[in-house]
Amino acid sequence: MKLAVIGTGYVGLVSGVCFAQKGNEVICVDLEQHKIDMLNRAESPIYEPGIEELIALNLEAGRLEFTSDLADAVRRSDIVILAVGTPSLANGEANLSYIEQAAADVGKAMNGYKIIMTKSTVPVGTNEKIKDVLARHTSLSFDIVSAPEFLREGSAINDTLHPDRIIIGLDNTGLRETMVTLHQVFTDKIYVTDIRSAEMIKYASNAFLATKISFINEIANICEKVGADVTCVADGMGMDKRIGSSFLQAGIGYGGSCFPKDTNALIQIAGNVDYEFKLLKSVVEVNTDQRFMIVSKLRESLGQLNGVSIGIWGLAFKPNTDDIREAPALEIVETLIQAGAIVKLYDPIAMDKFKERVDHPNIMWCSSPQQAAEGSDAVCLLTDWEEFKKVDLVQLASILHKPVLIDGRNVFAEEQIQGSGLEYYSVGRPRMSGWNRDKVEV
Ligand SMILES: NC(=O)c1ccc[n+]([C@@H]2O[C@H](COP(=O)([O-])OP(=O)(O)OC[C@H]3O[C@@H](n4cnc5c(N)ncnc54)[C@H](O)[C@@H]3O)[C@@H](O)[C@H]2O)c1
Ligand SMILES: O=c1ccn([C@@H]2O[C@H](COP(=O)(O)OP(=O)(O)O[C@H]3O[C@H](CO)[C@@H](O)[C@H](O)[C@H]3O)[C@@H](O)[C@H]2O)c(=O)[nH]1
Repeated sequence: MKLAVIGTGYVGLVSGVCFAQKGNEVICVDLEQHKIDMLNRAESPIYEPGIEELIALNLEAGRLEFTSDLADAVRRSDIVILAVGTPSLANGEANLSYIEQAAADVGKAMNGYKIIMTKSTVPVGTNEKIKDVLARHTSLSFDIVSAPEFLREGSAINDTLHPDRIIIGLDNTGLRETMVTLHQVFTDKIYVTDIRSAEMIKYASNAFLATKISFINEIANICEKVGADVTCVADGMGMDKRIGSSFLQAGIGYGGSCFPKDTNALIQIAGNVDYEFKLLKSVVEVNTDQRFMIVSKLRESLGQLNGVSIGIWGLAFKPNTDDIREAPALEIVETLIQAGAIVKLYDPIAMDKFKERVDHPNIMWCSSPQQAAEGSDAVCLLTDWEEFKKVDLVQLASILHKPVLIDGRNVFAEEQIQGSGLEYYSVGRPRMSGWNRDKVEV
Protein backbone atom coordinates (compact mmCIF):
# COMPACT_ATOMS: atom_id res chain seq x y z
CA MET A 1 0.00 0.00 0.00
CA LYS A 2 1.07 3.59 -0.52
CA LEU A 3 1.42 5.50 2.72
CA ALA A 4 2.17 9.13 3.53
CA VAL A 5 3.39 9.74 7.08
CA ILE A 6 3.07 13.30 8.38
CA GLY A 7 5.77 14.12 10.96
CA THR A 8 9.20 12.52 11.28
CA GLY A 9 9.57 12.45 15.07
CA TYR A 10 10.01 9.07 16.81
CA VAL A 11 6.59 7.81 15.86
CA GLY A 12 6.41 9.04 12.26
CA LEU A 13 9.95 8.06 11.38
CA VAL A 14 10.02 4.66 13.06
CA SER A 15 6.59 3.58 11.89
CA GLY A 16 7.23 4.92 8.36
CA VAL A 17 10.52 3.04 8.13
CA CYS A 18 8.98 -0.16 9.55
CA PHE A 19 6.01 -0.03 7.15
CA ALA A 20 8.55 0.34 4.30
CA GLN A 21 10.60 -2.54 5.69
CA LYS A 22 7.46 -4.70 5.40
CA GLY A 23 7.08 -3.87 1.71
CA ASN A 24 4.85 -0.77 1.63
CA GLU A 25 5.72 2.35 -0.37
CA VAL A 26 6.14 5.11 2.21
CA ILE A 27 6.61 8.87 1.87
CA CYS A 28 7.61 10.57 5.13
CA VAL A 29 6.85 14.29 5.36
CA ASP A 30 8.14 16.97 7.70
CA LEU A 31 7.83 20.76 7.75
CA GLU A 32 11.44 21.09 8.83
CA GLN A 33 13.55 20.96 5.68
CA HIS A 34 16.80 20.29 7.60
CA LYS A 35 15.32 17.04 8.93
CA ILE A 36 14.32 16.01 5.40
CA ASP A 37 17.82 16.83 4.09
CA MET A 38 19.40 14.71 6.82
CA LEU A 39 16.99 11.82 6.23
CA ASN A 40 17.69 11.84 2.50
CA ARG A 41 21.36 11.31 3.42
CA ALA A 42 20.21 8.39 5.62
CA GLU A 43 21.09 10.41 8.74
CA SER A 44 18.51 10.34 11.52
CA PRO A 45 17.49 13.55 13.32
CA ILE A 46 16.61 11.37 16.34
CA TYR A 47 18.97 9.00 18.16
CA GLU A 48 17.47 5.52 17.95
CA PRO A 49 19.59 2.36 17.76
CA GLY A 50 19.36 0.72 14.31
CA ILE A 51 17.28 3.44 12.60
CA GLU A 52 19.93 4.71 10.18
CA GLU A 53 20.62 1.22 8.81
CA LEU A 54 16.90 0.68 8.15
CA ILE A 55 16.54 4.11 6.52
CA ALA A 56 19.49 3.42 4.20
CA LEU A 57 18.18 -0.04 3.30
CA ASN A 58 14.70 1.19 2.41
CA LEU A 59 15.87 4.32 0.58
CA GLU A 60 18.05 2.09 -1.55
CA ALA A 61 15.19 -0.34 -2.18
CA GLY A 62 13.10 2.61 -3.44
CA ARG A 63 10.31 1.95 -0.91
CA LEU A 64 11.01 5.03 1.22
CA GLU A 65 11.04 8.75 0.40
CA PHE A 66 11.46 11.89 2.49
CA THR A 67 9.97 15.21 1.46
CA SER A 68 8.69 18.53 2.80
CA ASP A 69 6.01 18.58 0.05
CA LEU A 70 2.99 17.37 2.04
CA ALA A 71 0.50 17.92 -0.79
CA ASP A 72 2.45 15.77 -3.25
CA ALA A 73 2.89 12.99 -0.66
CA VAL A 74 -0.84 12.99 0.14
CA ARG A 75 -1.84 12.90 -3.54
CA ARG A 76 0.39 9.87 -4.19
CA SER A 77 -0.91 7.88 -1.21
CA ASP A 78 -3.90 5.71 -0.23
CA ILE A 79 -3.42 6.07 3.53
CA VAL A 80 -2.22 9.19 5.34
CA ILE A 81 -0.77 8.67 8.82
CA LEU A 82 -0.81 11.65 11.20
CA ALA A 83 2.19 11.46 13.55
CA VAL A 84 2.79 15.06 14.57
CA GLY A 85 3.41 16.16 18.16
CA THR A 86 0.68 16.75 20.77
CA PRO A 87 2.70 18.51 23.51
CA SER A 88 1.22 19.82 26.76
CA LEU A 89 -0.36 23.23 27.08
CA ALA A 90 0.33 25.14 30.31
CA ASN A 91 -2.83 23.68 31.94
CA GLY A 92 -1.79 20.09 31.10
CA GLU A 93 -4.22 19.69 28.20
CA ALA A 94 -2.90 18.36 24.87
CA ASN A 95 -2.02 21.05 22.34
CA LEU A 96 -3.88 19.97 19.21
CA SER A 97 -2.73 22.82 16.97
CA TYR A 98 -0.18 20.66 15.08
CA ILE A 99 -2.68 17.89 14.45
CA GLU A 100 -5.38 20.35 13.34
CA GLN A 101 -2.95 22.09 11.00
CA ALA A 102 -1.78 18.76 9.56
CA ALA A 103 -5.41 17.65 9.05
CA ALA A 104 -6.19 20.95 7.26
CA ASP A 105 -3.11 20.56 5.04
CA VAL A 106 -4.12 16.98 4.20
CA GLY A 107 -7.71 18.01 3.43
CA LYS A 108 -6.54 20.75 1.04
CA ALA A 109 -4.20 18.34 -0.76
CA MET A 110 -6.64 15.46 -1.25
CA ASN A 111 -7.25 14.33 -4.83
CA GLY A 112 -9.51 11.34 -4.13
CA TYR A 113 -10.65 8.95 -1.37
CA LYS A 114 -8.09 8.52 1.46
CA ILE A 115 -7.89 6.79 4.82
CA ILE A 116 -6.58 9.20 7.47
CA MET A 117 -5.03 7.26 10.34
CA THR A 118 -3.99 9.03 13.54
CA LYS A 119 -0.95 7.65 15.38
CA SER A 120 -0.37 10.74 17.52
CA THR A 121 -1.66 10.44 21.09
CA VAL A 122 -4.87 12.48 21.10
CA PRO A 123 -7.64 13.06 23.67
CA VAL A 124 -10.91 11.20 23.31
CA GLY A 125 -13.01 12.87 20.62
CA THR A 126 -10.05 14.31 18.68
CA ASN A 127 -10.45 12.01 15.68
CA GLU A 128 -13.98 13.37 15.31
CA LYS A 129 -12.50 16.89 15.31
CA ILE A 130 -9.98 15.76 12.69
CA LYS A 131 -12.92 14.53 10.60
CA ASP A 132 -14.55 17.99 10.88
CA VAL A 133 -11.31 19.78 9.93
CA LEU A 134 -10.86 17.50 6.90
CA ALA A 135 -14.47 18.01 5.84
CA ARG A 136 -14.00 21.79 5.98
CA HIS A 137 -11.12 21.52 3.49
CA THR A 138 -12.31 18.86 1.05
CA SER A 139 -15.55 17.66 -0.48
CA LEU A 140 -13.95 14.32 -1.38
CA SER A 141 -14.75 11.23 0.67
CA PHE A 142 -12.43 9.83 3.36
CA ASP A 143 -12.43 7.63 6.45
CA ILE A 144 -10.70 8.19 9.75
CA VAL A 145 -8.94 5.55 11.84
CA SER A 146 -7.38 5.79 15.28
CA ALA A 147 -4.20 3.69 15.53
CA PRO A 148 -2.42 4.78 18.73
CA GLU A 149 1.29 4.01 18.96
CA PHE A 150 2.90 2.13 21.85
CA LEU A 151 6.61 2.13 20.91
CA ARG A 152 9.23 3.07 23.49
CA GLU A 153 12.20 5.26 22.68
CA GLY A 154 15.44 3.30 22.67
CA SER A 155 13.71 0.08 21.57
CA ALA A 156 11.38 1.69 19.04
CA ILE A 157 12.22 -0.50 16.04
CA ASN A 158 11.83 -3.78 17.87
CA ASP A 159 8.63 -2.52 19.55
CA THR A 160 7.19 -1.62 16.13
CA LEU A 161 8.25 -4.77 14.31
CA HIS A 162 7.17 -7.01 17.23
CA PRO A 163 4.43 -5.19 19.16
CA ASP A 164 2.49 -6.76 22.06
CA ARG A 165 -0.69 -5.68 20.30
CA ILE A 166 -2.04 -3.22 17.75
CA ILE A 167 -5.13 -1.17 18.53
CA ILE A 168 -7.35 0.01 15.69
CA GLY A 169 -10.33 2.30 16.26
CA LEU A 170 -12.90 2.51 13.43
CA ASP A 171 -16.31 3.98 12.80
CA ASN A 172 -16.62 2.41 9.34
CA THR A 173 -16.40 -1.34 9.95
CA GLY A 174 -15.90 -1.84 6.21
CA LEU A 175 -12.27 -0.80 6.80
CA ARG A 176 -11.57 -3.65 9.17
CA GLU A 177 -10.04 -5.98 6.56
CA THR A 178 -7.81 -3.28 5.03
CA MET A 179 -6.53 -2.27 8.47
CA VAL A 180 -5.91 -5.84 9.58
CA THR A 181 -4.05 -6.60 6.32
CA LEU A 182 -1.91 -3.49 6.71
CA HIS A 183 -0.94 -4.31 10.31
CA GLN A 184 -0.76 -8.09 10.44
CA VAL A 185 2.73 -7.99 8.95
CA PHE A 186 3.72 -6.95 12.51
CA THR A 187 1.46 -9.18 14.64
CA ASP A 188 -1.79 -11.13 14.67
CA LYS A 189 -2.74 -9.55 17.98
CA ILE A 190 -4.88 -6.79 16.48
CA TYR A 191 -7.71 -5.42 18.57
CA VAL A 192 -10.34 -3.56 16.57
CA THR A 193 -12.69 -1.28 18.48
CA ASP A 194 -14.52 2.04 18.17
CA ILE A 195 -12.53 5.25 17.80
CA ARG A 196 -13.18 6.74 21.25
CA SER A 197 -12.18 3.51 23.01
CA ALA A 198 -8.98 3.30 20.93
CA GLU A 199 -8.09 6.87 21.92
CA MET A 200 -8.74 6.02 25.58
CA ILE A 201 -6.72 2.76 25.45
CA LYS A 202 -3.58 4.81 24.73
CA TYR A 203 -4.01 7.19 27.68
CA ALA A 204 -5.17 4.43 30.04
CA SER A 205 -2.13 2.29 29.14
CA ASN A 206 0.37 5.09 29.79
CA ALA A 207 -1.43 6.12 32.98
CA PHE A 208 -1.39 2.54 34.25
CA LEU A 209 2.35 2.13 33.56
CA ALA A 210 3.05 5.47 35.27
CA THR A 211 0.95 4.27 38.22
CA LYS A 212 3.06 1.11 38.52
CA ILE A 213 6.21 3.25 38.67
CA SER A 214 4.87 5.68 41.29
CA PHE A 215 3.48 2.74 43.29
CA ILE A 216 6.86 0.98 43.46
CA ASN A 217 8.58 4.29 44.24
CA GLU A 218 6.31 4.80 47.25
CA ILE A 219 6.95 1.20 48.33
CA ALA A 220 10.69 2.00 47.97
CA ASN A 221 10.34 5.04 50.22
CA ILE A 222 8.63 2.89 52.85
CA CYS A 223 11.22 0.10 52.41
CA GLU A 224 13.94 2.59 53.35
CA LYS A 225 12.19 3.34 56.61
CA VAL A 226 11.37 -0.28 57.55
CA GLY A 227 14.65 -1.85 56.40
CA ALA A 228 13.28 -3.87 53.44
CA ASP A 229 14.81 -4.04 49.93
CA VAL A 230 12.52 -2.79 47.15
CA THR A 231 14.34 -4.76 44.44
CA CYS A 232 13.49 -7.99 46.30
CA VAL A 233 9.95 -6.77 46.93
CA ALA A 234 9.51 -6.02 43.19
CA ASP A 235 11.00 -9.41 42.23
CA GLY A 236 8.64 -11.19 44.61
CA MET A 237 5.60 -9.19 43.51
CA GLY A 238 6.43 -9.61 39.82
CA MET A 239 6.39 -13.41 40.09
CA ASP A 240 2.62 -13.15 40.40
CA LYS A 241 1.35 -13.19 36.79
CA ARG A 242 -1.53 -10.91 37.77
CA ILE A 243 1.00 -8.23 38.75
CA GLY A 244 3.81 -8.85 36.25
CA SER A 245 7.46 -7.92 36.74
CA SER A 246 7.77 -5.00 34.29
CA PHE A 247 7.61 -1.33 35.27
CA LEU A 248 8.41 -2.09 38.89
CA GLN A 249 11.90 -0.62 38.85
CA ALA A 250 12.14 1.93 41.65
CA GLY A 251 14.23 5.04 41.08
CA ILE A 252 13.97 8.78 40.61
CA GLY A 253 10.71 8.49 38.68
CA TYR A 254 9.54 8.64 35.11
CA GLY A 255 10.32 11.34 32.56
CA GLY A 256 10.18 11.55 28.79
CA SER A 257 7.89 12.98 26.16
CA CYS A 258 4.95 10.71 27.02
CA PHE A 259 4.19 9.72 30.63
CA PRO A 260 4.34 13.25 32.11
CA LYS A 261 2.35 14.75 29.23
CA ASP A 262 -0.19 11.94 28.90
CA THR A 263 -0.92 11.59 32.65
CA ASN A 264 -1.60 15.33 32.85
CA ALA A 265 -3.74 15.20 29.71
CA LEU A 266 -5.84 12.32 31.11
CA ILE A 267 -6.39 14.26 34.35
CA GLN A 268 -7.67 17.12 32.15
CA ILE A 269 -9.78 14.80 29.95
CA ALA A 270 -11.46 13.52 33.14
CA GLY A 271 -11.78 17.04 34.55
CA ASN A 272 -13.54 18.21 31.39
CA VAL A 273 -16.34 15.74 32.12
CA ASP A 274 -16.45 16.67 35.83
CA TYR A 275 -14.53 13.64 37.04
CA GLU A 276 -11.63 14.08 39.44
CA PHE A 277 -9.03 11.38 38.66
CA LYS A 278 -7.70 11.30 42.24
CA LEU A 279 -5.45 8.27 41.77
CA LEU A 280 -3.67 9.71 38.73
CA LYS A 281 -3.20 13.09 40.42
CA SER A 282 -1.34 11.27 43.22
CA VAL A 283 0.75 9.34 40.69
CA VAL A 284 1.93 12.64 39.20
CA GLU A 285 2.59 14.17 42.63
CA VAL A 286 4.61 11.16 43.79
CA ASN A 287 6.65 11.32 40.59
CA THR A 288 7.39 15.02 41.01
CA ASP A 289 8.62 14.48 44.58
CA GLN A 290 10.63 11.35 43.80
CA ARG A 291 13.34 13.07 41.76
CA PHE A 292 14.22 15.33 44.72
CA MET A 293 15.16 12.23 46.69
CA ILE A 294 18.59 12.66 45.02
CA VAL A 295 18.99 16.12 46.52
CA SER A 296 17.85 14.98 50.01
CA LYS A 297 20.36 12.13 49.95
CA LEU A 298 23.13 14.52 48.91
CA ARG A 299 22.20 16.79 51.82
CA GLU A 300 22.11 13.80 54.19
CA SER A 301 25.61 12.84 53.12
CA LEU A 302 27.32 16.20 52.51
CA GLY A 303 25.35 18.66 54.64
CA GLN A 304 24.94 21.98 52.83
CA LEU A 305 25.47 21.98 49.06
CA ASN A 306 26.87 25.49 48.54
CA GLY A 307 30.32 25.21 46.97
CA VAL A 308 30.38 21.39 46.72
CA SER A 309 31.02 19.75 43.38
CA ILE A 310 28.72 16.99 42.15
CA GLY A 311 29.31 14.63 39.22
CA ILE A 312 26.12 13.81 37.31
CA TRP A 313 26.01 10.57 35.33
CA GLY A 314 23.15 10.55 32.81
CA LEU A 315 21.00 13.37 31.46
CA ALA A 316 18.62 11.54 29.09
CA PHE A 317 15.25 10.51 30.58
CA LYS A 318 16.21 6.86 30.02
CA PRO A 319 19.06 4.94 28.36
CA ASN A 320 19.48 4.49 24.58
CA THR A 321 18.00 7.86 23.69
CA ASP A 322 19.25 11.45 23.53
CA ASP A 323 15.77 12.70 24.48
CA ILE A 324 15.82 15.01 27.51
CA ARG A 325 12.14 15.99 27.40
CA GLU A 326 10.94 16.01 31.06
CA ALA A 327 14.16 14.25 32.10
CA PRO A 328 14.57 14.22 35.91
CA ALA A 329 18.12 15.53 35.30
CA LEU A 330 16.75 18.93 34.23
CA GLU A 331 15.16 19.70 37.60
CA ILE A 332 17.88 18.02 39.65
CA VAL A 333 20.67 20.00 37.96
CA GLU A 334 18.70 23.24 38.29
CA THR A 335 18.09 22.60 42.02
CA LEU A 336 21.77 21.84 42.66
CA ILE A 337 22.85 25.00 40.83
CA GLN A 338 20.36 27.06 42.86
CA ALA A 339 21.85 25.55 46.03
CA GLY A 340 25.28 26.81 44.91
CA ALA A 341 26.81 23.50 43.80
CA ILE A 342 29.20 23.05 40.87
CA VAL A 343 27.75 20.32 38.60
CA LYS A 344 29.95 18.19 36.36
CA LEU A 345 27.71 16.66 33.69
CA TYR A 346 28.22 13.57 31.56
CA ASP A 347 25.91 11.57 29.30
CA PRO A 348 27.03 9.26 26.48
CA ILE A 349 24.58 10.75 23.94
CA ALA A 350 22.40 13.53 25.35
CA MET A 351 25.01 16.23 26.12
CA ASP A 352 24.25 18.38 23.05
CA LYS A 353 20.49 18.39 23.64
CA PHE A 354 21.05 19.26 27.33
CA LYS A 355 23.40 22.12 26.37
CA GLU A 356 20.65 23.58 24.17
CA ARG A 357 18.31 23.70 27.21
CA VAL A 358 20.59 24.49 30.17
CA ASP A 359 23.55 26.81 30.50
CA HIS A 360 25.17 28.21 33.67
CA PRO A 361 28.68 29.12 34.84
CA ASN A 362 28.38 26.40 37.56
CA ILE A 363 28.18 23.69 34.87
CA MET A 364 31.23 21.78 33.72
CA TRP A 365 30.66 19.60 30.63
CA CYS A 366 32.62 16.33 30.88
CA SER A 367 33.68 13.77 28.30
CA SER A 368 33.68 10.66 30.49
CA PRO A 369 32.11 9.36 33.74
CA GLN A 370 35.57 9.51 35.31
CA GLN A 371 36.05 13.18 34.42
CA ALA A 372 32.69 14.00 36.03
CA ALA A 373 33.76 12.11 39.17
CA GLU A 374 37.36 13.28 39.53
CA GLY A 375 37.74 15.54 42.57
CA SER A 376 33.93 15.68 43.11
CA ASP A 377 32.25 15.46 46.50
CA ALA A 378 29.71 12.95 45.17
CA VAL A 379 28.48 11.28 41.99
CA CYS A 380 24.76 10.97 41.24
CA LEU A 381 23.64 8.36 38.69
CA LEU A 382 20.43 9.58 37.04
CA THR A 383 20.15 7.41 33.88
CA ASP A 384 20.83 3.67 33.82
CA TRP A 385 23.16 3.61 30.80
CA GLU A 386 25.13 0.34 30.37
CA GLU A 387 28.36 2.39 30.39
CA PHE A 388 27.88 3.29 34.06
CA LYS A 389 27.27 -0.32 35.08
CA LYS A 390 30.79 -1.18 33.86
CA VAL A 391 32.65 1.50 35.87
CA ASP A 392 35.35 0.16 38.24
CA LEU A 393 33.92 1.24 41.61
CA VAL A 394 37.21 0.89 43.52
CA GLN A 395 38.82 3.27 41.04
CA LEU A 396 35.78 5.56 41.29
CA ALA A 397 36.17 5.80 45.09
CA SER A 398 39.86 6.65 44.61
CA ILE A 399 39.26 9.60 42.25
CA LEU A 400 36.36 11.18 44.15
CA HIS A 401 37.17 13.88 46.71
CA LYS A 402 34.52 12.29 48.98
CA PRO A 403 33.60 8.69 48.04
CA VAL A 404 29.83 9.23 47.81
CA LEU A 405 27.75 7.50 45.11
CA ILE A 406 24.01 8.22 44.91
CA ASP A 407 22.48 5.64 42.59
CA GLY A 408 19.10 6.95 41.42
CA ARG A 409 18.37 3.83 39.34
CA ASN A 410 19.53 0.98 41.63
CA VAL A 411 22.10 -0.06 39.06
CA PHE A 412 24.71 -1.58 41.37
CA ALA A 413 24.44 -4.80 43.31
CA GLU A 414 25.57 -5.14 46.91
CA GLU A 415 28.50 -7.36 45.92
CA GLN A 416 29.86 -4.58 43.70
CA ILE A 417 29.60 -2.01 46.46
CA GLN A 418 31.14 -4.19 49.16
CA GLY A 419 34.86 -3.49 49.42
CA SER A 420 34.66 -0.56 46.97
CA GLY A 421 35.18 2.03 49.70
CA LEU A 422 32.12 3.96 48.52
CA GLU A 423 29.44 5.48 50.74
CA TYR A 424 26.52 4.21 48.66
CA TYR A 425 22.93 5.41 48.60
CA SER A 426 20.27 3.86 46.38
CA VAL A 427 16.47 3.87 46.25
CA GLY A 428 14.50 1.72 48.69
CA ARG A 429 17.36 -0.58 49.61
CA PRO A 430 19.19 -1.00 52.93
CA ARG A 431 22.42 1.01 53.08
CA MET A 432 24.63 -2.11 52.96
CA SER A 433 24.30 -5.79 53.84
CA GLY A 434 25.56 -9.20 52.86
CA TRP A 435 22.31 -11.15 53.00
CA ASN A 436 21.72 -13.74 50.32
CA ARG A 437 18.48 -12.84 48.62
CA ASP A 438 18.64 -15.22 45.65
CA LYS A 439 15.32 -16.46 44.33
CA VAL A 440 14.74 -20.10 45.28
CA GLU A 441 13.65 -22.01 42.19
CA VAL A 442 12.13 -25.40 43.09
N1 LIG B 1 8.01 9.68 21.31
C1 LIG B 1 7.44 8.51 21.57
O1 LIG B 1 8.09 7.59 22.03
C2 LIG B 1 5.97 8.29 21.32
C3 LIG B 1 5.43 7.00 21.43
C4 LIG B 1 4.06 6.79 21.22
C5 LIG B 1 3.24 7.87 20.88
N2 LIG B 1 3.79 9.11 20.79
C6 LIG B 1 2.91 10.21 20.36
O2 LIG B 1 3.11 10.40 18.96
C7 LIG B 1 3.06 11.79 18.63
C8 LIG B 1 4.35 12.23 17.99
O3 LIG B 1 5.39 12.11 18.93
P1 LIG B 1 6.93 12.32 18.52
O4 LIG B 1 7.76 12.18 19.75
O5 LIG B 1 7.19 11.46 17.33
O6 LIG B 1 6.82 13.87 18.04
P2 LIG B 1 7.89 14.99 17.75
O7 LIG B 1 7.32 16.23 18.32
O8 LIG B 1 9.25 14.55 18.15
O9 LIG B 1 7.89 15.08 16.16
C9 LIG B 1 6.80 15.57 15.42
C10 LIG B 1 7.29 16.00 14.03
O10 LIG B 1 6.16 16.45 13.29
C11 LIG B 1 6.56 17.56 12.47
N3 LIG B 1 5.36 18.32 12.11
C12 LIG B 1 4.54 19.05 12.89
N4 LIG B 1 3.52 19.56 12.18
C13 LIG B 1 3.67 19.13 10.91
C14 LIG B 1 2.93 19.31 9.69
N5 LIG B 1 1.81 20.03 9.65
N6 LIG B 1 3.40 18.73 8.58
C15 LIG B 1 4.54 18.00 8.58
N7 LIG B 1 5.27 17.78 9.70
C16 LIG B 1 4.84 18.35 10.84
C17 LIG B 1 7.54 18.32 13.35
O11 LIG B 1 8.38 19.13 12.59
C18 LIG B 1 8.29 17.15 14.04
O12 LIG B 1 9.44 16.77 13.31
C19 LIG B 1 2.70 12.50 19.94
O13 LIG B 1 1.30 12.62 20.01
C20 LIG B 1 3.20 11.55 21.00
O14 LIG B 1 2.50 11.67 22.22
C21 LIG B 1 5.13 9.35 20.97
O1 LIG C 1 10.15 0.26 35.93
C1 LIG C 1 10.34 1.37 35.40
C2 LIG C 1 10.15 1.60 34.01
C3 LIG C 1 10.37 2.88 33.50
N1 LIG C 1 10.77 3.90 34.33
C4 LIG C 1 10.96 5.26 33.78
O2 LIG C 1 9.79 5.60 33.04
C5 LIG C 1 10.11 6.46 31.96
C6 LIG C 1 9.49 5.97 30.66
O3 LIG C 1 10.11 4.78 30.26
P1 LIG C 1 9.60 3.92 29.00
O4 LIG C 1 8.19 3.59 29.18
O5 LIG C 1 10.55 2.81 28.82
O6 LIG C 1 9.85 4.98 27.82
P2 LIG C 1 8.98 5.80 26.77
O7 LIG C 1 9.77 5.82 25.52
O8 LIG C 1 8.58 7.09 27.41
O9 LIG C 1 7.67 4.91 26.48
C7 LIG C 1 6.40 5.11 27.12
O10 LIG C 1 5.68 6.17 26.48
C8 LIG C 1 5.45 5.95 25.06
C9 LIG C 1 4.78 7.20 24.52
O11 LIG C 1 3.41 7.22 24.74
C10 LIG C 1 4.60 4.70 24.89
O12 LIG C 1 4.37 4.48 23.50
C11 LIG C 1 5.31 3.50 25.51
O13 LIG C 1 4.47 2.35 25.42
C12 LIG C 1 5.60 3.82 26.99
O14 LIG C 1 6.32 2.75 27.60
C13 LIG C 1 11.63 6.56 31.93
O15 LIG C 1 12.02 7.78 32.56
C14 LIG C 1 12.09 5.37 32.76
O16 LIG C 1 13.33 5.60 33.40
C15 LIG C 1 10.96 3.67 35.68
O17 LIG C 1 11.32 4.59 36.44
N2 LIG C 1 10.75 2.40 36.19
